[in-house]
Amino acid sequence: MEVYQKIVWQVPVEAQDIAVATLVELGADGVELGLNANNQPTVTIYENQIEGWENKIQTYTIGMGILAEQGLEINPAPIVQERLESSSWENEWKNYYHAARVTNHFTVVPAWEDYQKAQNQELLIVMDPDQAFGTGTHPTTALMLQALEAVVRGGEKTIDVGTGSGVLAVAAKHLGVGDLLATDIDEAAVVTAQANLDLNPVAKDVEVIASDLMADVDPTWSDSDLIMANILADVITPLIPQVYPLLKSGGYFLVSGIYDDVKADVAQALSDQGLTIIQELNQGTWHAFISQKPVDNLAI
Ligand SMILES: C[S@@+](CC[C@H](N)C(=O)[O-])C[C@H]1O[C@@H](n2cnc3c(N)ncnc32)[C@H](O)[C@@H]1O
Repeated sequence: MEVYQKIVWQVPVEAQDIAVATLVELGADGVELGLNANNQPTVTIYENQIEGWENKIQTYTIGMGILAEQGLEINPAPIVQERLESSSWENEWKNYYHAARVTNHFTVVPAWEDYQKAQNQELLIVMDPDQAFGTGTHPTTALMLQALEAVVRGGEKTIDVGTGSGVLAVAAKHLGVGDLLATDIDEAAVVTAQANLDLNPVAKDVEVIASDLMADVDPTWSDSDLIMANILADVITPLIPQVYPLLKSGGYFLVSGIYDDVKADVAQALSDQGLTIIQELNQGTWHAFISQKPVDNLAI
């Protein structure tokens, strides 16, 4: 039986994005936004109680303390810290995760919910995110789903870097991309993604591998039409030069997970590599870019 620590901080709505970004950057998986019994906004994480968990929780608390020092109204001391066994963790998770229409086309549906489509054209992504990031409802995922809706025309050879729960891979297949490779540095995410792909018949032919950025991506995946990555900026930056040679001329590189303060740096890194930003998408303080490799001008 696995044991988790549930840790809850009280965080005002206007500071939630930065709190989530900070916790994810410090290593938290699956940050949950919610309300406490007094209807005050909260941020919750679940930390697997394995070796080193106490240090990790201390690191998160220090991170929240730094945000408080910067003037955000965050109490760095958690308002709840409790031990959960895996069965109670699963029930906690299911209590707050319900079907959600995240874009015009996509509704993310928990695997345990019996959901009826409201309209025929609604595309369902069935997910049991377990501990992997990607319930579909986080703004960074929603922005990437919108970017996919904007660029996919059908048949694209596609790579999903940092697939997490596999949510974007399922969405891309719904929109009609061709061969798709999904990767993640985290072996547990690879297992979760595979299980979720199996829940969505449209994504049954997606290949999932463990890889740090493009390190273990087979060269057969060069000449890709579309590469997407919803990862924090400090991971996107080293990814850009690895993506470029794998992209076909005219191919798209979609990036999300970009917080306000690093937006200009990521834009600069894309353009330094020779990628053209053709569209920017925003949700609150989160940003995504649709960038494109220039089309070769063939000499006649
Ligand atoms: C923000 S989550 C995105 C999950 C999902 N694609 C989504 O959009 O909801 C980022 C994912 O990238 C993975 N990741 C982080 N660093 C990575 C790296 N160097 N190479 C590959 N994946 C990485 C994490 O394990 C995590 O699953």
